[in-house]
Amino acid sequence: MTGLTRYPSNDALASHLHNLPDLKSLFAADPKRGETFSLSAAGLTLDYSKNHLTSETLALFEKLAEEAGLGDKIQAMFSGALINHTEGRAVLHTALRGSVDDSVISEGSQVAQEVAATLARMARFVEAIYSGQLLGFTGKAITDVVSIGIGGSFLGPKIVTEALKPFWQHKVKVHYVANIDGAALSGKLADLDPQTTLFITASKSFGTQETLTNSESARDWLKAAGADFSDLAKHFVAVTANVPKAEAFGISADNCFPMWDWVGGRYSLWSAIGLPIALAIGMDNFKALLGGANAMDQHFKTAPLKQNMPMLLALTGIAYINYFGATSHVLLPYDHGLRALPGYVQQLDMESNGKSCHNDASAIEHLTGPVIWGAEGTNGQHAFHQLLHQGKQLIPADFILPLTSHYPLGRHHAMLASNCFAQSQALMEGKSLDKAKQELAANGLGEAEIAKLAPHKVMPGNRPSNTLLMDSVSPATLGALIALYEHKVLVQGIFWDLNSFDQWGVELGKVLGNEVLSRLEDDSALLDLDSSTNALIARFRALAAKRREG
Ligand SMILES: O=P(O)(O)OC[C@H]1O[C@H](O)[C@H](O)[C@@H](O)[C@@H]1O
Repeated sequence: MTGLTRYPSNDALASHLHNLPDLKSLFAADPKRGETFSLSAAGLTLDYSKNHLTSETLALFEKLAEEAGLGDKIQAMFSGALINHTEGRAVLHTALRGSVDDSVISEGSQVAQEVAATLARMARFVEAIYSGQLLGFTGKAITDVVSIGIGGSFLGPKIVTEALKPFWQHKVKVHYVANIDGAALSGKLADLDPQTTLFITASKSFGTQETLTNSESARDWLKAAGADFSDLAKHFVAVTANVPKAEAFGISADNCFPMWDWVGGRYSLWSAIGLPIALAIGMDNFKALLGGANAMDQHFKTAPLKQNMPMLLALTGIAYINYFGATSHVLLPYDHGLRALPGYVQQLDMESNGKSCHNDASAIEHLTGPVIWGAEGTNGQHAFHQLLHQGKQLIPADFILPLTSHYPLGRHHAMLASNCFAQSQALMEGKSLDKAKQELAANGLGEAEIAKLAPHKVMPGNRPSNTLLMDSVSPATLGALIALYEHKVLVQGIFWDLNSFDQWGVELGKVLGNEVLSRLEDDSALLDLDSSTNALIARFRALAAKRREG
């Protein structure tokens, strides 16, 4: 079965896509192709001309969008409908950056007021830290803030903080700890002073094993340094939707910043989960980040499909996934600050659209969310680009490049940019057998050698990519970039008719993890799991027992 057979225009789209000329021919036929298939919005420019498409493809995409009810379904999100129906929740992360339909506010919901109040509270907290007003248990000013969180309560804040290093205010140092591996927290604490360190427990549920355990160990570290229970208020705040659990841990309600069930974890960097970002870059820059995302929201809501950046990214992706069997998509930020972006989009996309069940509970019979991966350029060129150029799989790529650098250094940025542009060109053009032969002949090789070597130097080309440009990485352009990927994921989920906003697959791992833990920590617990897991547990227990003995 090819494509998305539920839609009447599927067959026309499938046959159209499979009969398109190759990319080189498309470029040869239209000298203006690069311009025609480029657009700018919210401080970003997308060149999508190196994709397998023509204006007829866009018209077919439009038909498919009508058949999928795309417009209404997007509207449903912005208007606060319970589109996360398996959890009975609205999806309103866009409200955190002021993009919400009037109906959401006028229907009596307090969404907008709560968002504004939380932003004001964040601003007061940032100011209190910056001014040295917040003191630790021995009366010294707070110098370091460690955000303890994982998944959506970590990846977004971490990548934004890293990417916006040129905007750091240097009033307080911001750190992140996510992994349950003791190396993460121990490594961090080794360099910090308990008297001047404040922890943010960032957990929507306040029930995530890693975050709670790391927070408990941080609390023990403070106690070991002489802090007593009442001192904890000076060293711990939480961002959570579960205040009673935070209180049970020892963080008073006064020290809890709110989260809401209408914000999914992987969409939460715009909320108080972004507090460490605000501490690093200052509140004005944090608001500029929200502003950039808002600009992308407005573009997404209003631009027609043919000029709509998230929709075009989504639909070209669907063409490769559902009509050509692509199972992965690579993100190639040519910017050292954006090096963690692929990891961020990995959670955003794979946790949202890694699903096998349609909204009506029927089984999905086509591919859904791809594997998202990637690394910063040019590093990746010396690692995995070989497979992009000559491997057997179709892997669409997004190249991302700021046109200027915050770190002007000789010819570095021109070299970075030239590599970025040359890679997408090489993927598209490839190298023919004739060309490979000519090059070898020009190097003086004989016919027999040329015949042996030339096929190894052939690059099929015709490999698609998008190029995303911005003038520079700034709070506003980064906000727009992240919102762009959020909306791409939403649109793909709508075409696949799945719920992009739950994550039941993650839950299973958590439950089984606890079942194994109880057997690891109790030598007398029955080993009643499968024989492989039993043997692994037995090995762990045996070494732990040996270590205990001596
Ligand atoms: O913020 P928390 O409730 O601690 O959740 C942290 C993370 O937990 C799970 O792994 C979910 O799959 C993520 O979406 C979530 O972001």
